[in-house]
Amino acid sequence: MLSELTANAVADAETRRADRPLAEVEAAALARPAAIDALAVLAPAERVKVIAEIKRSSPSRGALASIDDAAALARTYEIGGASAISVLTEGRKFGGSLADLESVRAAVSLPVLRKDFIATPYQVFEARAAGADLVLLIVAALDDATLGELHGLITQLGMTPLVETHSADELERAAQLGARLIGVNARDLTTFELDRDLFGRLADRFPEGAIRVAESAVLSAADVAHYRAAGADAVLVGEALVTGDPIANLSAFLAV
Ligand SMILES: O=C(O)c1ccccc1NCC(=O)[C@H](O)[C@H](O)COP(=O)(O)O
Repeated sequence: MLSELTANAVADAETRRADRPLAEVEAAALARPAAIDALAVLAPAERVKVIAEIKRSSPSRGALASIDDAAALARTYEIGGASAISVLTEGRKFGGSLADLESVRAAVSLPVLRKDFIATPYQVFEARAAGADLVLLIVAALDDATLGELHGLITQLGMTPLVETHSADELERAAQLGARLIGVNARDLTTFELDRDLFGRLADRFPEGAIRVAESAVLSAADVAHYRAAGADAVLVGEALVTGDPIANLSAFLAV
């Protein structure tokens, strides 16, 4: 499933590229004001931080929420105390778009993550052109050479790579890369199984100084407390926020 999602995302980017060549997207990326320093915003603190996701649907759960106005939801997240906004820009399975990312960027002053299946420099330039401050890199989807190239490009453009892992080997690859913001996704992106204990099992393998993000499977404050007790600096939450009351849920999560 992950390789299919990645191949589709790359194919869709190539289709967009036919209308908007690389040089044009690169110029738009370079014309953007500087990205927000997400490492500073997500740095370890006394309280856990929340990266709040705009998520309409997903391969594992199908339709989750009808979100007509991504910018309005992002503003609600900001008011509720989120530290960053994750915008799923994949269209086929998640119902997202780069237009969502652009509208969210214009609506909030928080760092904004492009959450997608990124495998080419074109997609990275698209992210910056749309105003992203962070870009997701999924270690399982990329070979080391591509991972290194994209990590370098994201950093060069002033953005922060969020390097996502799901095993000790992948965490080691993230460490070798020099990643400073690393996620452990509780969701196996091939089987969709959720393992809330995976973060805790991998927590002492994070490189010194890296910011630790626990991704997925937060449905309650108890789940946030579970991740926090295992050493998470931040949690990335989608479903619970788009299906429940975002303000009440953020308030409960941030009180952990
Ligand atoms: O959510 C899915 O079904 C999914 C399937 C395949 C690849 C990625 C997928 N989701 C992306 C994410 O990692 C989550 O949207 C994110 O971590 C939030 O998860 P949750 O809070 O469990 O909605």
